Amino acid sequence: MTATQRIVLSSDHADIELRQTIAKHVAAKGYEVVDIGPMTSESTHYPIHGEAAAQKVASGDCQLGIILCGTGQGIMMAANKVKGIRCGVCSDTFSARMIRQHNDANMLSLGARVTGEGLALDIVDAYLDAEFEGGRHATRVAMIEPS
Ligand SMILES: O=C(CO)[C@H](O)[C@H](O)COP(=O)(O)O
Repeated sequence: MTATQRIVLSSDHADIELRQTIAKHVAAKGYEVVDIGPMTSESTHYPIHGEAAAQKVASGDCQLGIILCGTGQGIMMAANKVKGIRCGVCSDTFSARMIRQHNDANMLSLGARVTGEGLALDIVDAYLDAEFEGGRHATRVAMIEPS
């Protein structure tokens, strides 16, 4: 990481504690964390939170985002509806590294009912520590953008 980067965090009700653990972990790595909640585990709707986090990244207010729901899938789908967002769900460190190196993913999604805390933090590290490789991957990433 060169300059301080702002990372937005959000989730639904399935993963408040894991999100807060990730927030502390990411802050300890030197990132500025923008945790947009929710702050209670009252049942809510993941599309609201996925879109809200994605808007923070798409607007440039935050450079990266980490979002969670039970599986990571629904909130990832919601985030990817926002123009400019490339979000992948990861439950292994290899994929987490590759979505940054090859896909220039600006958001990472995790499934709190799938991935335990220790692995989740390793996945976050793999994602944040990787860098986009550009080159042929930049050509392909440009092809993802809606016209
Ligand atoms: O994983 C999810 C979406 O992909 C949600 O977290 C999950 O569907 C929430 O379920 P429930 O309302 O039963 O807690």
